[in-house]
Amino acid sequence: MERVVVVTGANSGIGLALCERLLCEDGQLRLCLACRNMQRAEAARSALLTSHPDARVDLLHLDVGSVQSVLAAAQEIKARYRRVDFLYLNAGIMPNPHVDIRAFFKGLFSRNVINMFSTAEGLLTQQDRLNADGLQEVFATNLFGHFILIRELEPLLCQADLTSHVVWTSSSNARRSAFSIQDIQHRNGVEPYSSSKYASDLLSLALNRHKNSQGLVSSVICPGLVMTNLTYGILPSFFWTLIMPIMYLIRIFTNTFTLTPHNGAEALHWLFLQKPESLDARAKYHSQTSGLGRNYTQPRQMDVDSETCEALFSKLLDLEKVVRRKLSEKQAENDAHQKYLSEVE
Ligand SMILES: NC(=O)C1=CN([C@@H]2O[C@H](COP(=O)(O)OP(=O)(O)OC[C@H]3O[C@@H](n4cnc5c(N)ncnc54)[C@H](OP(=O)(O)O)[C@@H]3O)[C@@H](O)[C@H]2O)C=CC1
Ligand SMILES: CC(C)=CCC[C@@H](C)[C@H]1CC[C@H]2C3=C(CC[C@]12C)[C@@]1(C)CCC(=O)C[C@@H]1CC3
Repeated sequence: MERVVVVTGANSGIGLALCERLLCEDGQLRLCLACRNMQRAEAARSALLTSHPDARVDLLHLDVGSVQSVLAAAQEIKARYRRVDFLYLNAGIMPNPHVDIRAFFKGLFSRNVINMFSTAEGLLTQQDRLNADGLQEVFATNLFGHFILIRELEPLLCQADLTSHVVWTSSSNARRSAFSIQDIQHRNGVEPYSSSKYASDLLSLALNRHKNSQGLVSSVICPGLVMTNLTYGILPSFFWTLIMPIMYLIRIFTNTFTLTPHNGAEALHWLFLQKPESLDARAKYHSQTSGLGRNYTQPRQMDVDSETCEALFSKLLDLEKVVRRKLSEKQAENDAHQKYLSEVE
């Protein structure tokens, strides 16, 4: 039976590297690249078909930062496929990042230096904004859009006799202290990225608690530090060129500097090969690369508790209701306006 794999944010970086690796693993796959930019999606598809001419690679328009786009994409997936074996929730943003240079130099000469380089703790802030749905953009893109996608795809993901695997691309930057259950969208802070990634860790655990019995398994991975558009956006490109030799030097001390998208996709690829029942719902699976360039996956316990994960799950369900109501009110207004226009013509 051909397996169906959907990857969000598949047109570049870790998502594209994952697609390449999956096609090397299983040439019979039905691979769906779910992307917001169709030109880049086409380019990604062509690149994949160059190395795998017989592969079945579909494109799907999906802007995870827009609820309307998520609903339309989910409809399309349900029309196209009878099953989804793997749903990789990989699309993500870190808008307007700022590195605290003073904290960086302070950290450089402290005992915390390895942790700072692995997690960026205390170094990184971002400026967020509201999107067209009235949601914080980072929360909407990195978490909520994916949550709505899962909810809409439940008929495919929760089928009797078929296990579906949902995989979140989280981060080592996910941190409990950046997240507040009173402010799940992170309206009042300067670390929306860290907050959204911690929320994905919590949500994955909640999904396992609520949906395992229906055949849905959720896992979380961390790709390490990977040089992609997202990372290049943090500092000017000449800086990255300058410090690249230092980055390879740091890799000797921390295997979390995976650096290439291929290496970063290690844990995503590894999960594709595992039996879902052998996985730990409380583990985050880390892509690691040794100083000599050997890739492997290492599970580490996440800093999550059942109470907070249940509270987040229930808040997301409440927010889903609000957003859906607003959308249908907007739709009704549009319909009334169209009717009025056709009557006066
Ligand atoms: N690079 C790193 O070191 C790390 C990355 N990550 C995570 O890995 C994931 C992949 O990022 P990475 O490969 O590094 O960076 P890239 O910027 O290369 O990839 C991000 C992908 O997400 C897509 N995307 C962004 N916003 C949306 C949206 N609204 N709708 C649909 N697609 C969208 C981008 O599409 P487009 O081309 O249209 O922008 C792009 O394909 C992210 O979730 C990121 O947070 C986690 C830890 C470390
Ligand atoms: C040698 C030198 C001057 C390095 C630059 C330091 C920082 C710019 C990096 C140190 C830790 C990095 C890091 C990330 C971005 C770049 C650093 C802050 C991420 C936040 C990128 C996205 C993630 O999800 C996790 C990464 C953790 C580590």
